[in-house]
Amino acid sequence: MMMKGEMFAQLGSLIASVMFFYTIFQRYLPYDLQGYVEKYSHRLLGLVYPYIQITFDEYADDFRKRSEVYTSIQSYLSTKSSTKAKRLKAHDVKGSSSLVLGMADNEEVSDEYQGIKLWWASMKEPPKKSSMSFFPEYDEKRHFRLTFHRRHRDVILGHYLDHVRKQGKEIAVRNRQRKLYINNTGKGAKWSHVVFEHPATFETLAMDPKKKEAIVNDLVKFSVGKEYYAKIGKAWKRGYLLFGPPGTGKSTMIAAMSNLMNYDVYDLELTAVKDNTDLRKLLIDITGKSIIVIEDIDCSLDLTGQRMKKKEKEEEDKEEKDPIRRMSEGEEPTTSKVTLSGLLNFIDGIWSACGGERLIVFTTNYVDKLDPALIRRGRMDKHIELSYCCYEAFKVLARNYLDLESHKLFGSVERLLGETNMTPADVAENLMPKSVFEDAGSCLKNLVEALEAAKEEARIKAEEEAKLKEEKEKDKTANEESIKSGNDKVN
Ligand SMILES: Nc1ncnc2c1ncn2[C@@H]1O[C@H](COP(=O)(O)OP(=O)(O)OP(=O)(O)O)[C@@H](O)[C@H]1O
Ligand SMILES: [Mg+2]
Repeated sequence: MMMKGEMFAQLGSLIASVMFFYTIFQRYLPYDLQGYVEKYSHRLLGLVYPYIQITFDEYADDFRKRSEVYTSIQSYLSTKSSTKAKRLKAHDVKGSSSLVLGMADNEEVSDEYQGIKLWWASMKEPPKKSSMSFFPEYDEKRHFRLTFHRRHRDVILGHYLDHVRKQGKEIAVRNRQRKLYINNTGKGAKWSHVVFEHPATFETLAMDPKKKEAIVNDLVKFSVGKEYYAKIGKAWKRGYLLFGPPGTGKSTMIAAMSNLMNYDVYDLELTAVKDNTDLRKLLIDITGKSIIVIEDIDCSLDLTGQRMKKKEKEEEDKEEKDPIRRMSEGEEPTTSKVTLSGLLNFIDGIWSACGGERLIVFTTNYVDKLDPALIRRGRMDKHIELSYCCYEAFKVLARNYLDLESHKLFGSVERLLGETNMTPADVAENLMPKSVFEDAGSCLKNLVEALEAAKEEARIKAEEEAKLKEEKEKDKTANEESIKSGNDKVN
């Protein structure tokens, strides 16, 4: 059966042929008549064929570069065609996480926008047989053809095409494969990437549910806040400081953030950045929709601004005088000269203003060690403490690891978690079955035992510390008394 758009197209091409012959014939008409005939012939064409067609070629003039508009339309139509088209084509697109379904060649789907009906057709022209080409794939010309009634011209050209491009881009971002970028590859100021596939989500993250909800809301609000950020004149970025003891879920939360937001992750190793200039170079390469992570920020640099101790500096100077050795080792200097002000510039978005939608996340075990300038609000907008496992967090882990909502041992776990500190990482480790024969009850029993052992250990440690303190006090008093009695003798 002929497609509707195809029917319009054939009618159009018939009329176009008539017009073509007419144009040739027109040349033989007297000059005065030509203008009149042209004017009325176009009117006549308009009466017979009220539809407008626009074509979007896959390759523009530069045959190597695929047209961005074509790609956006393809993504946009992938959602329409999977439900409406009868013939589909499945293909894996570079950088996409799953198979992408699209319209097969010479297939048509209809679309509706503000009550206006339009038709999209995917057209393929066969390669020209006469020509020989080094790039035969470019000879197969494809284009999308949009057909709509001319009375909707303004809406289609003014709004609909923009809508298609925007939606298409969003769909492409949703389908793309996320990446984890790292900079400590010894290749200078360059990012290398691997596919980012971390299963952590906010659902599986064990923490106080209210706190978790607040973080998720904050992230969602950020992701839709483009206009708001533009209105208040701020770069579209947000800083999160995650702090807490090791094994409380800081890195896990970053993975959950990436999965929630569909952002790439740039894991920035500051010690591998030579200087502020390289930091800026790295920053310029970071795309939008990304999370820039600096893990263990307290260990990354001495962020007091006077980073290099004198001795280290002398050693480095010595090394600099030995370029041959350095060249033979073929490596970058290992000591980073990134300064606190360089890092502050980085965060403030002076260099990141060119792209939007970025999260900057710092993690640390020792929040007190950090320079206050680095973590003040505005730079690190939200400070999130991840702490020892509470009962609510345990319930999430029990659900994740054992598929348990309740159990008679839950009461003991609740009591023990109130009496002793255990990180979610340790709780999770204890909940993992040690063999295929271990059931949920015995895993919980393991956890109770581990908690009791941890409680006992903490009690012994506290006792020892108290004893040590007491002995120190005793020594101090004895010292003071002996000094005093010595002084008395002298007097
Ligand atoms: N809150 C949590 N929810 C779920 N799993 C957790 C949580 N915290 C820790 N884990 C588990 O423990 C492991 C270690 O956690 P993670 O690496 O996130 O800790 P961290 O806070 O980043 O530690 P560090 O300070 O040493 O970097 C994770 O792989 C995860 O399985
Ligand atoms: Mg970590």
